[in-house]
Amino acid sequence: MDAITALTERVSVPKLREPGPSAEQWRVLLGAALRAADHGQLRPWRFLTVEGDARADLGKLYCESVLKDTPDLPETFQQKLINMPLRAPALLLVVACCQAHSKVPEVEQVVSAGAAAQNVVNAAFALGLGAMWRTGDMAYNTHVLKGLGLEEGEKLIGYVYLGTPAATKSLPPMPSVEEICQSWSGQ
Ligand SMILES: Cc1cc2nc3c(=O)[nH]c(=O)nc-3n(C[C@H](O)[C@H](O)[C@H](O)COP(=O)(O)O)c2cc1C
Repeated sequence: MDAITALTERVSVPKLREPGPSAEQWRVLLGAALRAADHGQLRPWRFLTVEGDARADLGKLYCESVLKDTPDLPETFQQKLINMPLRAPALLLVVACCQAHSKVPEVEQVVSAGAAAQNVVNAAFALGLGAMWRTGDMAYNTHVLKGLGLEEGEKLIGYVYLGTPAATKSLPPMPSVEEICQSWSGQ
């Protein structure tokens, strides 16, 4: 698939099945992440892969985290949390590692991590893989972030679910380019 087609026709794929990315495909996905725009070349991101049995451990971490605040959480909700990471054969966690910098404010570093995540979903589409960028409470829960080994100040930008598309998805309705872009012709 050519690059422009991937960029203009990419869709997220919520229903994913085995197999997940091959070793070669992981290299391409992470290579794409590394090409995110990066002011000052701070490399304000890092990544964690979660595959196989580690997904179940992540689900247990989710459940444990919610039980800390809600000890009487009904069994069905517990199971839902445990099963969350099993929605795809592989997950890529995108972490923003911001540092104090005189010329590059934190927001630019977070945006760079977001660009890395977007490069991953674009590259996945170009490879014929399915991908879905998700966050939700489990991306912000401090117990989960600690369990994942995030350091103070690091932010989880998202869980990119990856696998083989289990169903095709068509492009959603989109605004016209005229709606989203106007020419500014001076004051
Ligand atoms: C930062 C971020 C977090 C997101 N979190 C979720 C999420 O938790 N659940 C969800 O269904 N979609 C989430 N999305 C949206 C999907 O990734 C996807 O973009 C959306 O379903 C639209 O589909 P499309 O990418 O095919 O247009 C998130 C997107 C971004 C950028």
